[in-house]
Amino acid sequence: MAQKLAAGNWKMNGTEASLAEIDAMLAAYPDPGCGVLICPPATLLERMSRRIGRGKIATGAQDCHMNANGAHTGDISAEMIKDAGGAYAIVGHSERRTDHGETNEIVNAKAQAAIGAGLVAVVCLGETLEQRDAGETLDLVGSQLAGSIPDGATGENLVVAYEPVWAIGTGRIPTMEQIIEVHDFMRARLVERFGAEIGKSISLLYGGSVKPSNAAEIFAVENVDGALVGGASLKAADFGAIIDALQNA
Ligand SMILES: O=C[C@H](O)COP(=O)(O)O
Repeated sequence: MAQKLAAGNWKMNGTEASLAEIDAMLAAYPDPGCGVLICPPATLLERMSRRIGRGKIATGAQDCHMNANGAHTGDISAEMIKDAGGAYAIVGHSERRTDHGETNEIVNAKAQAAIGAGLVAVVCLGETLEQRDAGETLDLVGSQLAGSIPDGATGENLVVAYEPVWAIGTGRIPTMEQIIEVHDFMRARLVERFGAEIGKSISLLYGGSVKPSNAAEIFAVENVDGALVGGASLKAADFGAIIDALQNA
């Protein structure tokens, strides 16, 4: 059985003042009935992790380098993320794939590095609007799944986030039928590759314009185990409403 997870990706947003949102979250959800994760920018990871302390909300990074250390100016390694208190690393977000030219091979190596350091890798994938319109969604998702997820993945060290690129930050979401189709497909592919026990234990998140107003409908989908939330994770009230929807799903 996959864990339910509400994950927030703050992207390139947040300074010291934003940590007040964490205080509000901790006060409202001292013992959430689902997994809760926040991935702030790297500059805030250690501060946020310390603020949360031994609370039940996890922190993570938005990327990690594939190497453990070395001459990689501007990058951070999985070990550094762990050292800063993070437990997860998002890898292969479409903004990284587009802005930094990350291929499935690179994402796979980053996921391996994260898992090797004891982090949970949140591997992101999803089609562009052109690919959807061309009827290529399942082929694309299938090849991203096969190429980006390393061997040895389990429900303990891997989360998969399906994020249609055209739904990110746009206010548009796929129809429930489209979400069902892709999530059922991902579940079947994971079961095929890793076996039923592991394949069914890997959390499958939907991401792309998730808000308090649409969360409950999305979480009612059988193979949706939670969400990767961008904009609506920045404010405790909005993210809290999404956590509520997931707890009640
Ligand atoms: O990582 C989060 C996703 O890119 C979704 O972002 P969004 O909720 O702002 O659409």
